[in-house]
Amino acid sequence: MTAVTNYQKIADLAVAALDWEVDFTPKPGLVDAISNGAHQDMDAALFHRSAASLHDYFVQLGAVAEGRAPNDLLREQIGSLGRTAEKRMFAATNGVNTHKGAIWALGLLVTAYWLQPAANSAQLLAIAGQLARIDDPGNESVTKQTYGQQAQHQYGIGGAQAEAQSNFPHIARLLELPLTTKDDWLRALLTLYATVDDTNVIHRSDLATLRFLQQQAKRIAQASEPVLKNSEFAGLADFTIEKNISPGGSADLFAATKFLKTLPKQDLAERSVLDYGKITFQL
Ligand SMILES: CC(C)(COP(=O)(O)OP(=O)(O)OC[C@H]1O[C@@H](n2cnc3c(N)ncnc32)[C@H](O[C@H]2O[C@H](COP(=O)(O)OP(=O)(O)OP(=O)(O)O)[C@@H](O)[C@H]2O)[C@@H]1O)[C@@H](O)C(=O)NCCC(=O)NCCS
Ligand SMILES: Nc1ncnc2[nH]cnc12
Repeated sequence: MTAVTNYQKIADLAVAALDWEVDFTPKPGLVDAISNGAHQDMDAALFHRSAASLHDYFVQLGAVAEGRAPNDLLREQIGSLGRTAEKRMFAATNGVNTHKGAIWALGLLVTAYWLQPAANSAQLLAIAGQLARIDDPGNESVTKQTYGQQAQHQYGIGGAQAEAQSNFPHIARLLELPLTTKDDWLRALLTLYATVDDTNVIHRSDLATLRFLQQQAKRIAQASEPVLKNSEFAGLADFTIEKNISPGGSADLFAATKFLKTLPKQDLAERSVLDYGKITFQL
């Protein structure tokens, strides 16, 4: 049995990735350290409170998953933990949806880590996908229509659930990019804007607006000049405000990518908690 402190250390990494994501600046349309993007009901402090409220959830996932196989019972248990985490998040934010997508994506990845702590990132994405493909008996979207389901019915777009069930292809793609400098991470974020069919953008606007955002983001991501020197970048932020759109799904996948990049590669279970210093990320 692994010491509980290791569950806490992985939970620290998950929460730190969420904190890093909200502080990463600039993120057109999203909340960051200096702008609330296209949001009237959220700011960075709210996101930090929300992230802190999820720490216990990530610890509990470790405790329930360690050493097990991805089977029906485990899927039911983590689904139940995920729904409890959503309730805690809504309590911490007075009912604002800050991290529903992160509870889903990071929850699956933390679980995958504890099933196979020595797995590499690609293997963790595959294990998370395997878990996501198992039916969750408590999934309320069977009875209550979510924005993701609306997008599915209206446009045939899969959203958060399909992303996980297909082994998080957008995260896999980012992991092939250099992710060292601030410009690398900005390009990675824009690559997500350019390729993710974000159901948050769709429900606040329509498919044509999502496609336009994607095209603009792709042009900037593929240009040779640094993103912050690209004159079209400011226009992207203006567009998100004008259309009141927020790529929240991209934000979650961005945080999940950071989490994978910061996981100890292997043998965490054998290492002392003292091996890990205070966790802070440079932007
Ligand atoms: C199975 C679930 C994923 C539910 O699936 P469903 O397809 O029904 O998804 P939704 O409930 O519609 O969306 C879930 C959140 O996923 C993010 N997201 C959206 N598109 C994508 C995508 N293409 N890929 C990945 N992720 C995506 C998104 O979350 C982010 O945006 C939120 C903020 O949005 P915003 O528009 O500002 O606010 P809203 O209140 O939603 O709208 P307004 O009315 O204010 O405009 C923020 O939360 C970000 O995180 C979607 O919100 C799954 O959710 C599920 O079953 N959950 C319960 C069990 C569980 O968690 N299990 C996990 C155990 S490991
Ligand atoms: N920084 C952010 N701004 C808005 N929605 C988000 N969902 C997750 N992170 C977000």
